[in-house]
Amino acid sequence: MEYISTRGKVAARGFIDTVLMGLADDGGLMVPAEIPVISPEKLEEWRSLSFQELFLEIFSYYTNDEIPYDDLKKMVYTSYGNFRAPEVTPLHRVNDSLYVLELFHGPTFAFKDVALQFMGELYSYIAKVRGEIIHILGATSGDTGAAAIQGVRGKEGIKICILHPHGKVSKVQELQMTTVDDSNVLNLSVEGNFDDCQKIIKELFADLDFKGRYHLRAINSINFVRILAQTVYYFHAYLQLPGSDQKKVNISVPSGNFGNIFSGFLAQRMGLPIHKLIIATNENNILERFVVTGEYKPGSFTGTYSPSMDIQVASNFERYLYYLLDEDAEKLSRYMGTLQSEGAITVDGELLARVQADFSALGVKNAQCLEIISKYQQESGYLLDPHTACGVAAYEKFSAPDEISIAYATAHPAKFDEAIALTGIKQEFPAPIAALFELPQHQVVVDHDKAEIVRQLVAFYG
Ligand SMILES: Cc1ncc(COP(=O)(O)O)c(C=O)c1O
Ligand SMILES: N[C@@H](CCOP(=O)(O)O)C(=O)O
Repeated sequence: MEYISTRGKVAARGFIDTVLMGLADDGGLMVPAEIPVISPEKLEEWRSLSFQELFLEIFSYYTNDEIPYDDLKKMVYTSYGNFRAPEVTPLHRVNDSLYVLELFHGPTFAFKDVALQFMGELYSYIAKVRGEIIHILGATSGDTGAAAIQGVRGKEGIKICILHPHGKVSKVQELQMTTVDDSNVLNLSVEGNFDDCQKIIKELFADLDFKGRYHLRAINSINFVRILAQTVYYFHAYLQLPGSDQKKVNISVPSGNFGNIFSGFLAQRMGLPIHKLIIATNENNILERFVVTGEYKPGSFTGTYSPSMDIQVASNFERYLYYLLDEDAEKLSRYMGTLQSEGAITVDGELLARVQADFSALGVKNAQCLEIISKYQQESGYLLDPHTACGVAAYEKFSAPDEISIAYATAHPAKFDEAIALTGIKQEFPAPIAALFELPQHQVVVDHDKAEIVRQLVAFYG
C-alpha cells in the first residue's frame, strides 16, 4: 500500500513515513493510493473476532509488513490492555432501534483514546526501531490533547506540546491535560478558540524548514493512522450488533473536525454496509449547512454545551472532498485555493446529490441537547454526554422504522458536568476523574500569537 497526498504534489510514501509526515508536505492530507475492499464473506468471518483481532486484520491491509506482525500485535494488546471494558468499545442497547457504542472506556474517558493509545505505542516503537526523534505538536478542543498526552507521557524519545483554547475546554478536560507533570509534556493554553490553535499548528507543519528542524509529528486526525485506527470500531460495532445481517444499520456520529465520520466513510468504502452515515453537530453547524445547501463556509464561532465540537474549520473535510471530486488532486487543490481566497466553496447539481447520498446531517441546538439528555435519563436511566446527545438527536431525526441505529458515545458524561448540571441531573464522578481535582496544574497561558508560541516550542523541543 502506498500513500499519496490529496493535493498530488508529494511522492508516494509507505506506512511509517506517512505516519511521520502527518500533514502532507504539499499542505494536503495523506490518503491510501487505493482503498482495499473487504468481501462480504470475509466480513462474515470477522464476526467472531475480538476488537484486538479485528484491529490486526484491518491494519494488515495498510501496513505493508513494515511492522513485523508480532510487534504490531504486542502494541495493539498493550494499547487496549488498560481499557475498562473487555470489549474495548462495547455496545449498549437503549431500545429496539437504538444502540449506543461506548467509546469512552479508555484512560481519558473519550473516544480519542481508541486511536491515541495505539499511536502512543506506535510512536514509541518508531523512536526505538528507526531512531526517529518524535516531537509531537497538536491542537485540541479538549479530548485529543488529554488522550494524546496520556498516550505518550513519560515515554522515552518523545516530547509532546498541546495547544488548547484557554477557558474553552471543560474543567475535567483541562485537569486531564494540565495535571500531568511528566517533563516530556508542555501544555500551552492559548487565548483564542480551537480554530485559532489548529490554524497555528497547521502553519507550523506547512513550514517544512521548521517542521524538519524540530522533528514535528502530528497526533491530530490530519494523521492518516488516526483515521485508520478509528475505522476499527465501525467494523466492530456493526459486527457485534444483533440483527445487523437482517436490518439496515445507520451510524450517528457527533462530529467536529470530521475525523470520526471520515473513518466511517472509509469503512463504508472498504465494504462495510452502513446504510446512513449521520453527521451530528451542534450550533457550529458548518457541516450540516454543507450537506443541506452545498456551501462550505466557516462561520463565526459559538460556545456550546458540547465544546469538543466547537469547530468551524473541519480538517478532514479535505479528505472527503478529494473522494467527492473522484480523487482528482488538481481539482481538489483548486477548491482548497478558493476556500482560502474566498472563504467558502460550493458544490451543486450532481455533486451535491452525492453529498446528500453519502451523509445526513443535523446541527443540534443547545436547548435540544439538554432535552435529549433529560429524556433518555428519565426514559431509560442512561446518561448521555452532551456530544452523544447530539448524536442521539440526529438518530431521532433520520431513523426509519425498518432500521437500527448506532449512536456513538464519544465521551463519558463526567467530562462535561457543566452541561449535565444544567439539566438538574447529579452524577458521581468515576474515581480517576474525581482524583484530578486534588492535583496541581501545569500550563503556560499564551496570547494568540504565533511568534510567542514558536518561542515556547523552540525552548521545549530544544
Ligand atoms: C467528545 C467528542 N465528540 C465528538 C468530537 C468530534 O469528533 P471529530 O473531530 O472526529 O469530528 C470530539 C472531538 O473531536 C469529541 O471530543
Ligand atoms: N474535538 C477534537 C478536535 C481535534 O480533532 P482531531 O480529531 O483532529 O484530533 C479534540 O478533542 O481536540
